Parts: sequence; C-alpha cells; structure tokens
Amino acid sequence: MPETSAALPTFPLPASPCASDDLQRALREQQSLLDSAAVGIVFIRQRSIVRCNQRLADIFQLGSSADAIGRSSQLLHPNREVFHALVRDALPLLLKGQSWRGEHQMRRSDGALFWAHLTGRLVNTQDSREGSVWTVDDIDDQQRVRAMLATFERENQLLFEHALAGIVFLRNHRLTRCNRHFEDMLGYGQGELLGASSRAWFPSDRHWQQAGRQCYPVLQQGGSFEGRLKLRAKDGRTLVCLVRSKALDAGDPSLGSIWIIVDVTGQHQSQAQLRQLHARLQQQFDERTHELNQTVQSLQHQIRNRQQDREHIYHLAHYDALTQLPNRTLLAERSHEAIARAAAGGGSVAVMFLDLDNFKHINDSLGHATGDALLVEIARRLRQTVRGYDTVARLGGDEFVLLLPGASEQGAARVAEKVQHMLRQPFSIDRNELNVALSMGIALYPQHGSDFAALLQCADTAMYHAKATGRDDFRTFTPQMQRQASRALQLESALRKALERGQLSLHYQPQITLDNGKVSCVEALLRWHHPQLGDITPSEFIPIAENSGQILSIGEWVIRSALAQLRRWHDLGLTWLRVAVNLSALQFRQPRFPQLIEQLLQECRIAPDMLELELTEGVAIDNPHQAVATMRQLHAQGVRMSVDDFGTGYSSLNQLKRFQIYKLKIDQSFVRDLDNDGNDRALVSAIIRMAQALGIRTTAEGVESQAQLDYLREQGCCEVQGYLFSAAQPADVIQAFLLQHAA
Ligand SMILES: Nc1nc2c(ncn2[C@@H]2O[C@@H]3COP(=O)(O)O[C@H]4[C@@H](O)[C@H](n5cnc6c(=O)[nH]c(N)nc65)O[C@@H]4COP(=O)(O)O[C@H]3[C@H]2O)c(=O)[nH]1
Repeated sequence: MPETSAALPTFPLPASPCASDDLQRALREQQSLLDSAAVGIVFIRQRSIVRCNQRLADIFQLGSSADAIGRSSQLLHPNREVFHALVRDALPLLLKGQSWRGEHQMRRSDGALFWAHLTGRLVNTQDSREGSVWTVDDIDDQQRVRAMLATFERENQLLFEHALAGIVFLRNHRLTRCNRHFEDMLGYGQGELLGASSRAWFPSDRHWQQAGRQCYPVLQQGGSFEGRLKLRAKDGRTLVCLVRSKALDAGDPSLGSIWIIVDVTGQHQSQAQLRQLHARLQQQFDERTHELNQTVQSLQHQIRNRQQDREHIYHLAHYDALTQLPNRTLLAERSHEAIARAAAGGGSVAVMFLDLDNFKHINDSLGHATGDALLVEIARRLRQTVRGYDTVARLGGDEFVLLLPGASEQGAARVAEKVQHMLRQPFSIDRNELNVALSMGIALYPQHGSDFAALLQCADTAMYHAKATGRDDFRTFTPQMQRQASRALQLESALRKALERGQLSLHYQPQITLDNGKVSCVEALLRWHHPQLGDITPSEFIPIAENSGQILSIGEWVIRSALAQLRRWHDLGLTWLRVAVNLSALQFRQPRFPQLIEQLLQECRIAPDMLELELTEGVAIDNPHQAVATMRQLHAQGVRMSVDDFGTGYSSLNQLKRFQIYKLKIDQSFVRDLDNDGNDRALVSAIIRMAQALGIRTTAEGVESQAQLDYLREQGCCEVQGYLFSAAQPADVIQAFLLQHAA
C-alpha cells in the first residue's frame, strides 16, 4: 500500500451515552464486517496502519489485527523503491477520487515476498491526509497456479506445434484445430483445413464412413480408438496412418474429439518391401534348401555308391569271384588275427590245404562251366562242413584252404575226415554225376610255423605228400616233409645246370621177346649223377623236372641221345634193335611234338618204327581229344606208342583202341607178386588177353624171377623186361649184352 500524504479515514466517535452505545454497536458491526471479509483490509494514515482486519494481519503474519496497528505501511512492501513506485503510480488516480487496482508484490513480516491484488481508495479525495483504505487479496497461490498454467499452456503449445504426429481436434466431424504437422502431412497450407470436414482427408466416402463406424462407437464409450487408416493427401496421394483418437468428453459428444495421426506410409511400404523381401528370401531359402536337399541327397547317393564301390572293391579284393569264398588276401588277414589270438591265449590254429584230385580232367572233359559249377558246389559243401568261425578260402583253380582257429591236430584230422566224407557224396552237375576226391595237407600253429605264409607252405607240402602218396587222403605236416620239400627245391635248382654240366646220362634196359629170346628193344632210362648229391633216382627228379617244366628240354635231350645211341648200335649192325623212351605228359602235350620227333628221327637217320614212345595213362587225361590227335599223327608217321605202367591209371579198353597203342607195359607192381597173389595173376592174365584181343602187344616190367617169367610166357605175354635179364646199364655195358644176345 502506498504511503500517501492523505490520512486514512477515522471512525466518528459517539457524542452521548446513547450515541455511544450506538457507536459501540456500529464499531462492533464494522469490526465483524472487517473480520468476516475474505480479503485483508487496512486503513493507513500518515504511512502507518491505523486499523486492519484479522485477515490482513494473517496475510502479513503480523499476529492479531491489534498488533498491526501503528506499524509502518512501508514495511508491507519489499523495499522503499517498490513502495515509492506504487505511490507514484496510484496517487494521481486516488486523488481523482478513483480506486487504484493492481497486482503488486508485497512482503510478509518474515521477509517473504508474495503477490497481492491491491485496491486502494482515499477516504477523502479532498483531503488525502485522512488516509486511505486498501484491500489486499493474497493471490500468490493463484499467481503460482497461473504461472504453472501458462507454462503448461506453453508446453502444450510447443508439443502441439512440434509434435511429430498430426494432432487434430474435430467437432461434428469438422476440424476445429490442428497442428502444422497435420497440414504438412496432407500437403495443406496453414489454416487451410480449419472448419473442413474430415471427409477431406479420406480417399473416398466409403473409407470415411468405414473409419467413422470403426472409431465413434469406441469414443462414445469413453475408450480410445487405435488403428491403421488410409488417408488421402491434398494431391491425392494415399497415406497409411496410425490413428489414435479419443472423445474430449465421452459424455458430451458435442465437445468433439482429438485425433493423433502418424504417417506410417514409409514404414508401411518398408514393411511391405520387407515382407516382399522376406518372401523372396524365404523363396530363395526354400529354393536353396531344396537345392541343398537335392545336393545332400545326391551326395548321400554318391556316398552310398562310393560305399558300395568300396564294398565292391573290398569284396573283389578279398573274395573269390566264382565261389564268393574269401581269397588269399582275406585268408591271410584272418590267419594273422587267428594266430595273434592263439599267441595271446596259448591256443592253436590249423591251416588245411585242399587240392582236388584230377580236377583238370573234369574241366577238360566236361567243360569249364561244369568245372566251375562243381567248384561252387564244393565251396558250398565245405562251408557247411566247418563251423561258423572257421574260414573256407579259395586260392584259385582247384585249391581251397580251411583256416580252423583253435583246432588241434586231432581236431583238424577230424575236419579232414568230415570233408572226405562230404565229398564222397556224388555231385550232380548238369545231369552229370561226378565223384570228387581231394588231397589235404594240415599244418598247425605253433608247431609248424609262426605266421600264415609258413603255415600255408607247410600245409601245401603236406598236401603234396598226400597227393604223392596215393591221393584222396590227408597228411599232417612233418619236418621230414619239409626236408623233402627243401631237397626238392635243392634238386630243382641243381637240375637246371645238370644238362649243361653233363651230369645226365642214359642207361638202357633190354626188353626180351619171349618167342625167340632176343633183345628186340632197349628202354632208355635217365640217370643223374651230381658231384655232391651223388646219384639221384629218376623217380625223385623226374617229378621235379615235370613240375618245374625242365622236363621239356631234358626230354628232348633224352630222345636225341637215345636215337643217337641207336644210330651207333645200328651202325654196329644191331639193325633190328629199337629204342623205347619215356615221355612225360607235358612233353606229349607240346603242340609241335610230332614234328619234333620227326626232326629228331631225321637227324639220327632212324626209321620211325624203331622208336617206341612210352606214355603213361595220364597223358590222355588232360585233353583226350588232343592226345588222340597227337597219337594219330605219330602213328601215321610210323612211330610206335606203348602205355607204360598199365593197370595203375585210368585207361579204358575203348581208349586203348582209339589211342592207336602198339604195346601195353604191364606195371611191375602186378608182376612183383605174381608168385603169391592170385589177384595179380588174374589181372595180368586178363590184361594180356585183352591186349591180344585188341591186337596190342604186351611187355611185362620188373621181371625178376623165373617163376614170373614162366607165368608170363604161359599167359602169352610178348616181351619181358627186368633184373632177371639185366638191370638198366650204361650204353657200353648194355652194348656187350646186346652183342652177346645177338649172336
Ligand atoms: N624193382 C625192379 N625195378 C626194375 C626192374 N627192371 C627195371 N626196373 C626199373 O623200373 C623202372 C622202369 O621204368 P619206368 O616204369 O618207365 O619208370 C621210370 C620212368 O617212369 C621214369 N623215367 C626214367 N627215365 C625217364 C625219362 O627219360 N623220361 C621220363 N619221362 N621218365 C623217365 O622213372 C621211372 C623209374 O625209372 P628207374 O628208376 O630207372 O626204374 C626203371 C627200372 O630201373 C626189376 O626187375 N625190378
């Protein structure tokens, strides 16, 4: 309140007791009026508070209204300058008798400033000294609220203007207010949309109505609508917007609604592109997955094929193609394993070498298909004969091997017997009933060898012995066999040099014709004297020469030497003398054998009928057709052929006829026991008679006694040969014998 020069009005004092009562009452009434006022009221005179109500004392924190009286009015203001400014402002108006009104900052007694609404008036405009009366309304709270409201309003306005969303107020579907963002969004100028119908920013009536149907029911229920709507810009572009709206007052639709609109067209397009991209990616992914699956499948297929190839290659490398039995490689692997197990556990292993007897004969006579079928059937039977953990392997040809882990010598022998028994049952192949025999050799770990190769070698040696000693049998390896095998190797090697080193020679044994007692023929028998090994019998080295193929060169040397010797004897006048030469089957099977004989005969100038070729019955076994052809050719050349060791082999009478045989040589095994054995006598007698019937001559071998000679003569045997007359002797010795008997 300004300090005016005018005094505040004073209340008139009562003039009489009666008047005093009235005055007192009026004063009380005035005081209660003042106290009941909601604003502070103060009378100021001479810049001092004369009177005030309690409200004023409260506003300025002056205690009771009575405490305020007498205080300087200037203290109610923040400072002297503010006070004087108010005075300067208010006084002219007050003096004109008007009220001064204004908002002014005041000061409470504790120094706190506050805003008040002041109204002042002079009590007496004629005389300002009577003072002035002021109402003080504390509007500090209002002022604060107003300031807050103003801030709030400013903030709202800022939000409204700078929001990144369009904000629209609609009333009755018409735009009452919107921000710039909304106008910009739709391409309208500022204020252009004011009062426009909301239809303006929808693409069509249908869109507009549909939006209304979606939104308004929600708004009317006090809810807020939230959704995606298609709007249209001024230039016709379609926008996709996220829209959120709410009624300003759900109870009073006429107040309208607020809409907050965000353009998400870009986002929408991005999402659409994203969806397309995703779909494309998905498609590519599916395609790649499909390709991948196909690749995987193809890879799996390739892997399977490779696996199959590997298995196939493994099978080819480890199994025999014909019989599907393990081959040598797999046999070796399994043998190593079996030997290793036996070595670790102190057990044994048996290796059994099987070789069919005369399989070649079956192959040649019935064809390879039959031979193969027989091998397959034998393989099947062998497999059936042994146990599951035993191995039946085929090494090739007619050679099989059984690997019997854990088998002892007795066990292996038992298996060999079972195999023999099993093979004795005839085989029925291609309508042929075939009987098969085989020779078997057994070797045992650890007795005979410590590895597969050694055991197989031993089993092979034992099998060879079984074959050499009669076939269709089995033998268990012995060191003796090994020695023999070693010797065979030694002899084979020594034999290669025997010819060139002149270690071979021929002895001759005479054959005497029983009719006249004369020597009609000499048999050339090969002798080998080795400087270190001594004399080696032909029975020992001929098989070695045959097995090593050396018999071809040796045999040719024998024939040439025998014919050369005969030439010398003929030249000595023994012109009737013939020479007999032993032939191996291998020599006989040489394709140009007849030509060789012809050439040798010519070389030595010997007539073909002076040469006798002694063949064993076996020559015809391998290839009877070729044998017959060769014999026919030799026969046509005039060469004579005899069958050596007749009776021990397989010749049939029919074959003898076809073979163009000139002579049968009765084997010495029959002759040997002629004295004691009735059977042999009957047999020898039958052979002689049969030969006579066929017009074939007979020579008995190994005649050692007079009794044998007598019997043979009695039976009509043509010739004899044996120690009774002469053993085989060197040419010079036999020459004396010949000359003596020729005389
Ligand atoms: N116990 C006994 N033996 C008698 C008697 N008379 C002759 N021998 C023997 O009986 C064998 C007869 O010959 P081989 O049956 O052809 O049997 C021959 C023949 O198969 C074969 N051999 C001999 N030389 C040749 C040859 O040059 N070439 C071929 N391929 N084999 C030959 O060797 C076999 C054995 O010949 P060698 O040891 O010379 O034995 C000869 C002969 O010495 C006798 O009264 N008693």
